[in-house]
Amino acid sequence: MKHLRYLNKYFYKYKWRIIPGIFFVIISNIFGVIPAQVIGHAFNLITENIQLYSLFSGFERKEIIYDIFSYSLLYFGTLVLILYLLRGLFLFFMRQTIILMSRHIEFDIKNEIYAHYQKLSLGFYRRNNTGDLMNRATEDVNRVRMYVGPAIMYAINTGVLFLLVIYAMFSVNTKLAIFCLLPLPALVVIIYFVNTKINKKSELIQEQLSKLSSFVQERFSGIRVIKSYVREGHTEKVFAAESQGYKNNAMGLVKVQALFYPTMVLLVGLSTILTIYIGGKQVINGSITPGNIAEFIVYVNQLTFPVSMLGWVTTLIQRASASQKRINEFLELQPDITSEAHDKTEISGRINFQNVSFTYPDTGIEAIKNVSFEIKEGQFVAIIGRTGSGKSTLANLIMRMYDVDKGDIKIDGTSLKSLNLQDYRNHIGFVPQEVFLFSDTIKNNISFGLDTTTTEQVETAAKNAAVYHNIIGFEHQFETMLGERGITLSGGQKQRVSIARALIKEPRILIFDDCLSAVDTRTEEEILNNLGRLMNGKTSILIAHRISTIKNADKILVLDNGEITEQGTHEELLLLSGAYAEMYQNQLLEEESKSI
Ligand SMILES: Nc1ncnc2c1ncn2[C@@H]1O[C@H](COP(=O)(O)OP(=O)(O)OP(=O)(O)O)[C@@H](O)[C@H]1O
Repeated sequence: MKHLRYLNKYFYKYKWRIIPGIFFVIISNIFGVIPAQVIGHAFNLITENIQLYSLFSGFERKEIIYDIFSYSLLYFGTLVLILYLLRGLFLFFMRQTIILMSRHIEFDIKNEIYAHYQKLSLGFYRRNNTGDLMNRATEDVNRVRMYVGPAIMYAINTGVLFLLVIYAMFSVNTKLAIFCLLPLPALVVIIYFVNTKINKKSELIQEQLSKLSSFVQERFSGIRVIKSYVREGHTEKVFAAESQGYKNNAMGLVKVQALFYPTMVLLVGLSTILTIYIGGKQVINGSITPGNIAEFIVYVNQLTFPVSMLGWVTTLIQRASASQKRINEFLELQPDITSEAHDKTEISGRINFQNVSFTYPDTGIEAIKNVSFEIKEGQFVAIIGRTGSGKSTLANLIMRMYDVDKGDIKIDGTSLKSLNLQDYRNHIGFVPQEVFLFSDTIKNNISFGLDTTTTEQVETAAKNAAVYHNIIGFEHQFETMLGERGITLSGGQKQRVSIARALIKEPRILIFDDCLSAVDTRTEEEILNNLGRLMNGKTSILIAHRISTIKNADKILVLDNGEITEQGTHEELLLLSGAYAEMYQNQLLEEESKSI
């Protein structure tokens, strides 16, 4: 329960919804209890008037008594109807305030979680899987909403109704009230136990369902692999086995539910029989009127629904508490990467690595070891090295996706940690190794990094990334949808759209992380020529595997196992006859063997 305390700030924020809400609950219940008393009076009227009517049999007055009798009945009937209408009206207000408040709180929590997630660093996303992140922002928030809305509403409603009904019952007759309420505790206990069982089964079903949907989602995403390996039959069998588990649990739930409702009806019936039996005896000895029995029966029936809700409300609160605990776990996480500076940062693009070491905290892999180098403003620097040598890690460190463990990275002579991070990243154009495009139009994907763009800007960026001709070849050109709802671009086209997205920003520092691998050499040359023109005077860092891509760089850094083993221009490195020269020779041989 202590986890739910986090929500008190929202109750405070929406106090002008919850306070009137409680007021409407009380009023609606008063209008729910009064009709029982009216029915009691009406019942008494009937019994008394029937006796009177038979007394006047054969007299002229009989007609008058009949008229008075029917008018009174009509009056009571209309009164009950009006009272129930008023009850309905206040029930409407109750839901309009409390349930509406729960929707406002749900909206606020979702936004709070989303905003917080975005502040957390890349390491957080590596440690937690996307499904879990999504669940906490959707399923868990929904469970919390069930607490701030229905659970609170029904709890207050049950409490108020109980007080009013018990007060009304005891003011009529103590003995009858006690007998009438006798089966209710049993009802509460049974409902609680059955509800716990239903809950456990529902949780199991829910788990099975998410397993099933993850299975289906993964298999359909990988349908190409399934078809090419002819594993449709096998996949079908696995699916059927998973579905069987779901079916068994669902059938178990139906059994428990089937037992639940008859038990409830039985106990309510027992209460009614006790009311009639004990009440009948009281009527015979004159302590109550027959109308009181009718009144009590209405009370018993009125209590049934709220009592059955009690068990449900308890589970809602338990579930919400567990969900809020999960939500709080992430909300309490502080971002590893923070930036205190708020002033505007102008970047000229000088980058200095001073004895930088970095170990990935989650795997303990030391990816960068005591690395020092300098990139001057406007230089074109290339990073080359074997796979896993730490090239992408260097790019991540330059963008401050992670903080270094040892040493320092300086931008224009200022430590990266003391720069305004958002502003600094705004000056960087980054093209990742694994291209990610949103399910949106090509135009929106290219202009992603800017708030407003003109068609001309988008087209120029596409031309500079050498993808313009491909795009205008599509039926809807720049409005072509990408992703699941749209067309699938080739690997090289995706890379170039991603390059255009970085170029449109006109960044001070451009980082290409091996993003020309799927592009043919002629197109690569075209892009590199455009880069030379666009990035003139600005810093560009190119991570590549092909020496042909980078041989014109002002400086080439050769990485091996997290360390810089060689650095210099292409010619300087060839003269060293080291790893770079060997790589060059190998690639030349490869080229030659291809051309034969
Ligand atoms: N997010 C991560 N968490 C933990 N370890 C990582 C992470 N990313 C990379 N590593 C590890 O750090 C080392 C360097 O990886 P990095 O991606 O920087 O190499 P790379 O030179 O870019 O390789 P490639 O050319 O294949 O892209 C590798 O051993 C890798 O397993």
